[in-house]
Amino acid sequence: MKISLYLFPFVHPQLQHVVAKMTLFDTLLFYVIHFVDKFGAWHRLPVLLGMFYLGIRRHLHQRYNLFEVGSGHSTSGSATGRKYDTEEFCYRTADGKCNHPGNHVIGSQGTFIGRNMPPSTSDYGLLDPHPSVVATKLLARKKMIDTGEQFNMIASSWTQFMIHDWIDHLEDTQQVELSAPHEIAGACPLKSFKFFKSKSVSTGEPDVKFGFLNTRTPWWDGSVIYGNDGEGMRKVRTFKDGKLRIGGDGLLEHDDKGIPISGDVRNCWAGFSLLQALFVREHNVVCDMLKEHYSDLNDEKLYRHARLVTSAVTAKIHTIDWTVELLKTDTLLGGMRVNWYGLLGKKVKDLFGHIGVPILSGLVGLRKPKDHGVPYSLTEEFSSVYKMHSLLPDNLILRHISKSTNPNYECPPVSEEVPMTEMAGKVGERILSKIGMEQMLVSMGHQASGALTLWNYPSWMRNLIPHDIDGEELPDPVDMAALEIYRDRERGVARYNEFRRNLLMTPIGKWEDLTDDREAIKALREVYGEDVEKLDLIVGLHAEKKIKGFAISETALFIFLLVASRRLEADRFFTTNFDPETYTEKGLEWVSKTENMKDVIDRHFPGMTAKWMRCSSAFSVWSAPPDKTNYIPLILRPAT
Ligand code: HEM
Repeated sequence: MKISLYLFPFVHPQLQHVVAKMTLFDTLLFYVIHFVDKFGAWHRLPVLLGMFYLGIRRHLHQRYNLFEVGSGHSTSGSATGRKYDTEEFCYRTADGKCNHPGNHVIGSQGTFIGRNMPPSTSDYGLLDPHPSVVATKLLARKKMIDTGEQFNMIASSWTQFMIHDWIDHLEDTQQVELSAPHEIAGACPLKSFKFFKSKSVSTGEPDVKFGFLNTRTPWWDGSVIYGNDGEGMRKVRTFKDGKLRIGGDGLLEHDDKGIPISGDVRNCWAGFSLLQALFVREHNVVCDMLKEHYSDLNDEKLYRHARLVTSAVTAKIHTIDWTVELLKTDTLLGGMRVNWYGLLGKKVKDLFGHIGVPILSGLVGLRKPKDHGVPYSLTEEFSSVYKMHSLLPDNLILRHISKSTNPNYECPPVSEEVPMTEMAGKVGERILSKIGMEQMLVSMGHQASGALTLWNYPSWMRNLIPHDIDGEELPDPVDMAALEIYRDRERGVARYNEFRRNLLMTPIGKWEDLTDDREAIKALREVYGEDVEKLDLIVGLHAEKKIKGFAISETALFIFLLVASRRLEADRFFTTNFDPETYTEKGLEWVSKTENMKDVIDRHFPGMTAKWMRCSSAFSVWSAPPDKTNYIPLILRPAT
């Protein structure tokens, strides 16, 4: 046993094997967070101390929770990547190639999805307990539970908008059929359903023997609107003045089959396609602005610069607006702003640029990208914690927005409720074009999203027709709640307790450690008996008692903490090349001036938020009162 374990014998016994791998210095750091965790206290600490705790955690996760998958395989960057001229490729390529400075393949479409921990070592089978039983007894919505004023439908659509920028598992051609056991079949909308297996690729490695491929580019490169390869990119471009195709009504154009023309059209619905259209418009106005200032730029150059700028705008909104609303505490507000601007804040960064120290000037603008020795990719665990379908309601509530003025803010009245099933796919596109973008945005702004808690998984998703990557309906409906349980097990994602141990978190010993809710404990016992090790990840994340202000679990947060920073610091275009030569002077100014989603909405719909939005962030329910403004220390306060 290592000396450090003698020094700290009171580390939780189930975490000692993790600590045994650490250096003495990291063991000391681990001890600090473990001590704080024992009292469940980090989120109650003063802001700077809370951020210090998260900083230690992030460091430890960077050291012990990044695993490359398939390093020797023919699709991996490590095996086939070559050096290239970074100056020649000073733009985001169509398929994500040529971003890593020394390896042209890393992070491109079709590469392996990485891991934050080894594949699960548990012996439980794929059907233990049966996914349909778990879905029916623990996930299925009984009655819609919403997030109150915290998170609205723009925020939940934004989540999907980001996922479709980052990650999607390649599927096999082989189908699996899942039939609900007799005792539960009557309560399942689908007694049996078929779906394609995830395509498992042998890595030839002893530790991580198999892996899965990402059909999207994992960089924060806006592929959700620009496409994931050359063909996708050509479809969306006009090849004039750098612009992307957009319909005359400001919504996405459609092909002959009624499928929207955009970067990613899989499993789309009207709220998601609305955000695609909004950011296509953003791209196009960036092109106008660039053309006005740099008249010598041709179509290709305008496209490249505008893509960089628009992608950076989405990354910034996600970092300092969306995440802050999702994790509504002073500590996370401070932490996310530090990720972008650093402790010295926006004004200092605008004046002096990046001073070379990430904690002081943020991750964006670092001189060199940093991947902590593991080639960049997104991860299986990241995809699992981002499966937040409980955010979706049963109906979309449409509002009247006919009033010409609204000086003292009055909530727009409800006009009708449309089932979410009708808002999906081609039908949803038709409804959206009737409603129009303005009414849809105001309506989504006023509707709370569902809460990430047990018994809140949308019933309509338990009988869902999925779409393929071309936006075409697949023949077989699926029970998404049961499928999600199956997917984690199929991909070797650790179950809840193993997941926590691997994330240096204290595992639960009994159901009461997870939740105080007696009804939940009873149902958990019914499904898993007393075996807490069996608990599926997604069920644990939904059942976990939430920190005040958090819409997600603390367990999910620690994956976010690691991956959110990595998306910025591993990307050449947010670090070395976040500069005027690559973005243009005016392009960087555009990113700097855009602080949040409200700014983008105001740009395209002047007066909309002044008239219809009472709250501070476009991601919280628009009728909510504004936030107090002075609740964080001066050094971290947003610039006014
Ligand atoms: C109407 C809206 C939506 C529909 C119809 C939909 C449908 C689907 C379907 C069919 C899958 C593939 C399931 C499988 O075969 O494994 C999927 C995957 C996924 N969805 Fe959604 N979804 C919607 C909204 C959202 C939202 C709001 C989120 C929020 C985070 C989300 C996150 C994800 C994630 C993370 C995956 C896994 C992607 C991967 O790694 O392969 N989806 N969704």
